[in-house]
Amino acid sequence: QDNYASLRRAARQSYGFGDARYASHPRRAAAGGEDAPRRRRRRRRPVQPDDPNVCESRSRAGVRRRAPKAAPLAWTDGVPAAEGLECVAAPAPGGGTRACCRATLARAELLADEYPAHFARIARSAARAEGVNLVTAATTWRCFPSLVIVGAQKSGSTALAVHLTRHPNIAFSRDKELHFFDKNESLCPGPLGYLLKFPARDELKATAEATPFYIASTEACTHMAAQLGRRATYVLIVREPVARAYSEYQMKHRRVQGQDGFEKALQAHAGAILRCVAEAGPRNATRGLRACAPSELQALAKFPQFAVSVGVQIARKAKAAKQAGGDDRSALYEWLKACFWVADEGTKEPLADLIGGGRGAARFDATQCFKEGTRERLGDLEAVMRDEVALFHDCARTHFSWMVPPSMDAAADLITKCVRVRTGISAQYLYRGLYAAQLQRCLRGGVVSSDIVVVDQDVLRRDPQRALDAVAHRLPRHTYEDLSDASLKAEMDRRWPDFEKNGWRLDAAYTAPMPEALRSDLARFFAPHNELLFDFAGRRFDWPSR
Ligand SMILES: Nc1ncnc2c1ncn2[C@@H]1O[C@H](COP(=O)(O)OS(=O)(=O)O)[C@@H](OP(=O)(O)O)[C@H]1O
Repeated sequence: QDNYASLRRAARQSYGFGDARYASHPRRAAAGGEDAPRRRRRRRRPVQPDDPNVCESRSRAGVRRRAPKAAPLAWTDGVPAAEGLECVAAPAPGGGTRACCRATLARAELLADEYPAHFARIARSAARAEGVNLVTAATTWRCFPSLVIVGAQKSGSTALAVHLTRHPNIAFSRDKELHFFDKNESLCPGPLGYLLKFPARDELKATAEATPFYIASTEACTHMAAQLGRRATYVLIVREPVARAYSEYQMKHRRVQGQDGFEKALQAHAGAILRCVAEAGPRNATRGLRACAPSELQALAKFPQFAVSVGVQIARKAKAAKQAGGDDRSALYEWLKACFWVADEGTKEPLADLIGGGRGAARFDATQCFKEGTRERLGDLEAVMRDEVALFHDCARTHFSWMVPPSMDAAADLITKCVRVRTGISAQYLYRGLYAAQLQRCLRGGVVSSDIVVVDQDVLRRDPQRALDAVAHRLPRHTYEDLSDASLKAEMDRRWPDFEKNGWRLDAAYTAPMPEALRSDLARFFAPHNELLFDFAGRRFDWPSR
């Protein structure tokens, strides 16, 4: 505790931002600065660890989340129902019916009282967009999607989605990539959070979303078939699979570079991070960082995750210290001591000296203290791609009587046996291009083939109106005024301004080609799988087979 007190004193004396700077945090300032009496937090009902009515999860930064469990949407004799929701089967624009639902008032009030953090997380963005409070947002009628872009990653799904946002009969979800059906969130905590991602019900508009991971996921089609069933069009936009694999690799390359950049920024601003955390104290590390970290650091995509992660690490240490009879200030001091050191001497300097300008610059140990920042690695292009080909060949040799799958069923068996699907932008560069296999698994999940529309990315590039007509074939035809790349980019920046953070690009336009020998070997690997896709689609795409 003494150590911590002197550290905090030093932070105030040497940098003078203490009260004034921290009080500038809007909520603190409104309450009259740091000396204002703290509002007591309402004590929540303790939840038993294995409570069968509660969904427990952790955010990527490790924050524990609790939400009440609710059964998924289910249809009985054409009538939709979901726990905690009032639902009706409503006519869908373009024909058929769709489920439109809203939270019951009792459910919304339960969420507001017992699960305020969860409720704010799921309803805040709808409430803000519509200028209403959380309960009103939750009790507003919204409809399940009639059009879902299910894949494939890196095949033009963003361009397709952005174009469709301009269709007068389509209401797109507020964010791209909702990942509702691929996570078990569709089962727990149920559909209210998903519905809240869509605008309020409009009789004339079909709701739509795009999560390109759905087709690669092992479970999404099963969940979609059960919850949306024949009431949706499932759009699969595909790209020549070698180009797709290379695009994913390039994307990962940008992300890893971005992570290296973030680590460098952490080093450059280590002194400031140390001071912000020390000044904020053991219970406010995340808030303190958000309020006082330098703006260049805050502008980086990983900053929010970093700020939360620091708060969580300190809270965990504080909890352990409390259990051992210690106090949270010494826990914070221990965390700071473990995570920072003086650069030029490599010795452990007293932290108060560091704060005061000491003998060297502060350094932050990102490997120890922010593992999320150092997690991803990128293998050599040639090695990762050839390893994946070998994996499929070895697996086919071991488990099947064929080396090249003779049918879509066999291809689906191949991925079921040989692939443990990973989420996100992964190192599964070839798997994601085995479209026929993924489609067949989707059919096994209960989606009906006539509800699937396959579009070639090339067509979207060359003749976007034709591709868009095919995708929205159930809706009244719309002639788009401007389908140029420039207007596409402008619309995306307006709608999803954060989309291009963290390595994502609408159109990366990199110029380094894939080595020709590798490209041709991969094209040969994909050729039989492409033939299965062409059979399914009833037409050929102009993709090289060698
Ligand atoms: N107008 C238009 N028409 C067709 N295709 C286009 C268009 N604009 C962009 N692109 C291509 O989209 C690729 C990115 O695909 P996704 O948006 O599906 O990527 S992601 O999965 O959301 O990350 C992206 O791939 P890369 O350039 O390789 O990154 C582009 O090739």
